[in-house]
Amino acid sequence: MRLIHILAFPVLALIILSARPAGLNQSHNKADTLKHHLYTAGIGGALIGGLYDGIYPYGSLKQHGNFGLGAPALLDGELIIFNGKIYQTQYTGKTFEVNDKQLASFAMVNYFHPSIKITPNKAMDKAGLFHLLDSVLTNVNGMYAIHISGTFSTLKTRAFPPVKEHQHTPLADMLSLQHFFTYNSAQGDLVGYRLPVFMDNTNISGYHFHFLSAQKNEGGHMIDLLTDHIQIEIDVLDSYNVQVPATSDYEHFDFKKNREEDIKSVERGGKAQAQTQGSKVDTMTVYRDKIDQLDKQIVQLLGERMEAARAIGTYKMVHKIGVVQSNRFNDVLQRAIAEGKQLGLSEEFIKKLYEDVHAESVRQQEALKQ
Ligand SMILES: O=C(O)C(=O)C[C@]1(C(=O)O)C=C[C@@H](O)C=C1
Repeated sequence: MRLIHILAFPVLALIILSARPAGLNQSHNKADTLKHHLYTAGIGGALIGGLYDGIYPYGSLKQHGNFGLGAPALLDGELIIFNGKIYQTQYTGKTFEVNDKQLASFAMVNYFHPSIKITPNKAMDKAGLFHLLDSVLTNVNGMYAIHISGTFSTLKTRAFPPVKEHQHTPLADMLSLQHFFTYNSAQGDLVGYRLPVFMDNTNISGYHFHFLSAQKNEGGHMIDLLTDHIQIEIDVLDSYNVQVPATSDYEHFDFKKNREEDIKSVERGGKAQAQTQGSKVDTMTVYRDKIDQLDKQIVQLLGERMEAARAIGTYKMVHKIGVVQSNRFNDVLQRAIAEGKQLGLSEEFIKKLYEDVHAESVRQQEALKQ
């Protein structure tokens, strides 16, 4: 009895997750019978882990939904499925409708039947938007398909350049290759999901949106935004299934490896973004936080440099060596100018900066004599 139960469970689970009541198929069209059902082609965790091979034709994907997102074969940008059409945004920013015969490496789709509509009355940053959605989507273990349309003061997206055939570098190790796009006064649609933690691996938990401009010529994976006037529609999903890849690479893929951190950093566009998540508000705040941190380091380093200069000053005093050493300073300056050039810093700027730093060194060394 017990043995039968154990063997029967996976089959039962498969039927519950993927089968539709037979009667419904006869009396409803496809979009109705697949109401509130999420179809996933491929495994999100495998994509994050480096399986980028195309596994599923776009034409077949359209049989399972008219709304969704995903990744093209060989990670050639980002996919969005909107109003029954599939668009690809490449790392160059080029956005176009795909050919049905081409393949996705991962995608999730559903027929979009919204039951909740929200019209926010104020502009929101990403954290504010997610906070609003959280206050409405109270089932923390629920699956939600979310459509956000309207205007955005700022919308930042990203897309990856394609990998080579059979290249399996994990996505988190390729974050530096991402191309970012910032669209100001953008109009268009965000298609996405909030999925529960138990779907991490087959899918990707939390919020995940892809963008398509109203002109259908801009898009990408949404990294950050500032809304202007938007409308939100939500479809509360109640089942999902997964089409597993039929490739030999998939057969040997190691799902035991914990990729939780990788998934977070990939979804948020990078590790720095992930760290500031929660407290940050918009793109400007992210970079101001970064500047604050860097400024702290600059002042700290200047303090340490002056400490070294004072130590040299004491040595000079003891050994009766003059404070100003023009040759030495010239060497220091030339090195800084050369390094600055490589980073796009002008000679004039470095010269001004170092003359001030040098003047302070000299002042502090002279002060030791009093
Ligand atoms: O190398 C020295 O002798 C220093 O005292 C340091 C330092 C500097 O700040 O770089 C300061 C004064 C000298 O004129 C040359 C260089």
